[in-house]
Amino acid sequence: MLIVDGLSAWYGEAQALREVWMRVDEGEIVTLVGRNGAGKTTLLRCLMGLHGAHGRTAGTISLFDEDITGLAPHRRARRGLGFVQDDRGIYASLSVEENLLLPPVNKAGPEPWSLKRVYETFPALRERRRFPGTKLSGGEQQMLALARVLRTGARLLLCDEPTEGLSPLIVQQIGEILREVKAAGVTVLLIEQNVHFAATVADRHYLLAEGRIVESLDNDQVREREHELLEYLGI
Ligand SMILES: Nc1ncnc2c1ncn2[C@@H]1O[C@H](COP(=O)(O)OP(=O)(O)OP(=O)(O)O)[C@@H](O)[C@H]1O
Repeated sequence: MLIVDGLSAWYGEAQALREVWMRVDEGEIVTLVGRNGAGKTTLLRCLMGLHGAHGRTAGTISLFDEDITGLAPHRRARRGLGFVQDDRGIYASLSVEENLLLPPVNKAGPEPWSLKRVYETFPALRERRRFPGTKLSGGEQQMLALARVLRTGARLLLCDEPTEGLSPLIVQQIGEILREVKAAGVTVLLIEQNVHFAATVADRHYLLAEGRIVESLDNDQVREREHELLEYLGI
């Protein structure tokens, strides 16, 4: 589905990504793990086409066998890429339903979700549809942020650390949300520092260090090396 080949990125003269190679297959949940400053957010932003304002990039990105390297973000969105930013981008003064109706539904996109499908998949959002976005719990806000991107027709969600700063109970809820998303046939690439959680929700993991993919790990390897990885990540 997604193949990244030799992707490098710079901020001015400073190189943040160094010939990153990775692939994500349809239906998988894959995590990107790495210390602060390793380049995780930069990588997601490059995939979405959002790095351009900061500096140059090199390498190629292909999605569904099409080279999307030179495409603008909205064109990538039309081809099925969706970016769930770490600030969740929820409008405080709008209700849940207004937040859901806000993004332009991408008719040219592969598979935009109707409101009905959103509410069937996430009944909690239906119950809270008249609530202002900020009255939701952290888990519900994350659900709303994901649902908004699914409304645009995303087939591959790029999630920037959805569990950051949330309590263990809410992290668990986010795990359930991600499993629902996967069951609905959506593929996910997410930044995740909580390797224990990552091994419960994802299929595979890439370890990023100083802008390079240094290891590809399966769940058993993550579980066996959990302590070592947590120490390495400084958690
Ligand atoms: N806007 C920017 N201008 C200059 N350098 C930047 C900018 N954003 C990130 N960097 C640098 O690029 C490198 C990678 O940063 P990035 O934010 O991608 O890492 P990260 O792995 O996502 O870390 P974190 O978890 O702290 O966000 C770091 O050295 C960082 O200082």
